Amino acid sequence: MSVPNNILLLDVGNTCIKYALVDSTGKKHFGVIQKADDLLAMLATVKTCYISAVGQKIKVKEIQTVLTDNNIESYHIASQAAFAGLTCAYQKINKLGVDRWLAMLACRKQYAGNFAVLDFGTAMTCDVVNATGQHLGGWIAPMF
Ligand SMILES: Nc1ncnc2c1ncn2[C@@H]1O[C@H](COP(=O)(O)OP(=O)(O)O)[C@@H](O)[C@H]1O
Ligand SMILES: CC(C)(COP(=O)(O)O)[C@@H](O)C(=O)NCCC(=O)O
Repeated sequence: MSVPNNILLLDVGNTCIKYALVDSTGKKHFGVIQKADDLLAMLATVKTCYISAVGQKIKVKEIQTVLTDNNIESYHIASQAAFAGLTCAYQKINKLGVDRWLAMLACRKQYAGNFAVLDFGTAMTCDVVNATGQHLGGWIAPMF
């Protein structure tokens, strides 16, 4: 999946913060950081940042402070009822972890058939989507 130039994507998880960045030369950077201050080394070309986080209020606040101090606009994104041909199974949409929603959107963008997306992190998640883009549900299991 391509990432537009000057946009920083952050996934603030339970264990660490993952990032994706395309710099002004078009070079892609992916990596892992532990804290908001670690962002300082990579902000020179960034104009906008999109943040995915489930909970993690303190870390998100610290990240937003670093971004604001560096004149970077940021958006804390959320799960939605429907987007880009994908419909969420949850009745209470904000209860679905946005990391799960984004994993489904990324898979749906690449593959229009039936699929299951498994994400092995601090927890393991599985979500099932049919060929019409309907999320059928999923589950969360502890990792080791
Ligand atoms: N390729 C891998 N092989 C084995 N364990 C991994 C791998 N990638 C991540 N982990 C483990 O998964 C956990 C972190 O998952 P990750 O999805 O990166 O973070 P988060 O849960 O914070 O989103 C850590 O316990 C890490 O050791
Ligand atoms: C299951 C998760 C903790 C996974 O987080 P991670 O392993 O990436 O840190 C996260 O998706 C979450 O908190 N979800 C909220 C509950 C739900 O999606 O039903």
